[in-house]
Amino acid sequence: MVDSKETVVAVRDLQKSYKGQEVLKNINLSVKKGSIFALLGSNGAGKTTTIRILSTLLKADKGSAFINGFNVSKEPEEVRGVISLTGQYAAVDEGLSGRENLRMIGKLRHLPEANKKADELLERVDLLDAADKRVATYSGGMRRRLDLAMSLLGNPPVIFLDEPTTGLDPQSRLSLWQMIKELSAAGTTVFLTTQYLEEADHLADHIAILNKGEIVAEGTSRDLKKLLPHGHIELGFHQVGEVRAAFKLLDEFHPTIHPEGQKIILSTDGSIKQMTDMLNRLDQAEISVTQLTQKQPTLEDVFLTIIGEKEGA
Ligand SMILES: Nc1ncnc2c1ncn2[C@@H]1O[C@H](COP(=O)(O)OP(=O)(O)OP(=O)(O)O)[C@@H](O)[C@H]1O
Repeated sequence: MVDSKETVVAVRDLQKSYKGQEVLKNINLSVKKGSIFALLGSNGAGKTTTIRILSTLLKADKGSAFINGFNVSKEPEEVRGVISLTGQYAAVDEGLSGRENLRMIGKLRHLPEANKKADELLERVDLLDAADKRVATYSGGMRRRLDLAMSLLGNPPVIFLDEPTTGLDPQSRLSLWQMIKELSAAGTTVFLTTQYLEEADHLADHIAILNKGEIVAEGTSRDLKKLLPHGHIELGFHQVGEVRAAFKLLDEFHPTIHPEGQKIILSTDGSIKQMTDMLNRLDQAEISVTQLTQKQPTLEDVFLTIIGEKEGA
């Protein structure tokens, strides 16, 4: 059994090599019911390999993985009954319409009321208007939405999305993000892989950063951003004299002069308390701030810092 009723995906010490090359080194993961989990990594990090093992398409060399309490290597049929995996365009018949594709797959899977279900899903993924057009005429975003609808047939409690928005334009990406959020809100557990830090940041309740087959950091987006020692703020002033005075007064926050004139940049821990403290000091010294910009570290900063530390170690 897995450790808790709330844990839907539990991965322990998973390892995989291809011809002596270690592709996954001791992966441990745990995904909570109804959450969105993002496995974030660059090309070749091992994301697809992980998803293929979890969805029973590939065997791990060592370790174990459970989905809804079923063991992926010992109970693959049961696992397949509770998951779906998107990214399988091969299943889509280009010559048929979106509606025909969905109905056909529903019937092949002997789903009750397959036609009705197909129409409900078309509405859910916002494809009703294009439902009767041939898939060959669909844009990239429409294909992804149809693919998502196909994998939602049969209401699987866990869905795997392998790089769901790669290659999509910003608008299609936003619309897919919205759908993924709605799925999770309705109780579906979503396990996705992405190369986009912004995507993980925007969508995921929990993020694991995979680098060269290892999880190098894990947590909420907020946790990961905290790994960075500091963010920074920029303060702008009217006069050069004020810039100098502020620079001296806030010495402990490692000020630097902004290249664009009458501004200073200060390191902070990102807390409101620290920012209030800085502003109070300036106020007491009667130095007025004309502009304040807070720059939070991005996940990209986190990613580069962690990878840099690992490589430097
Ligand atoms: N069938 C295979 N035979 C040999 N090596 C493989 C095979 N499949 C994957 N690899 C290697 O394993 C590593 C991880 O690949 P994987 O596809 O899991 O990465 P990924 O994080 O999904 O990357 P991408 O974003 O490029 O898909 C890569 O170095 C890849 O070349």
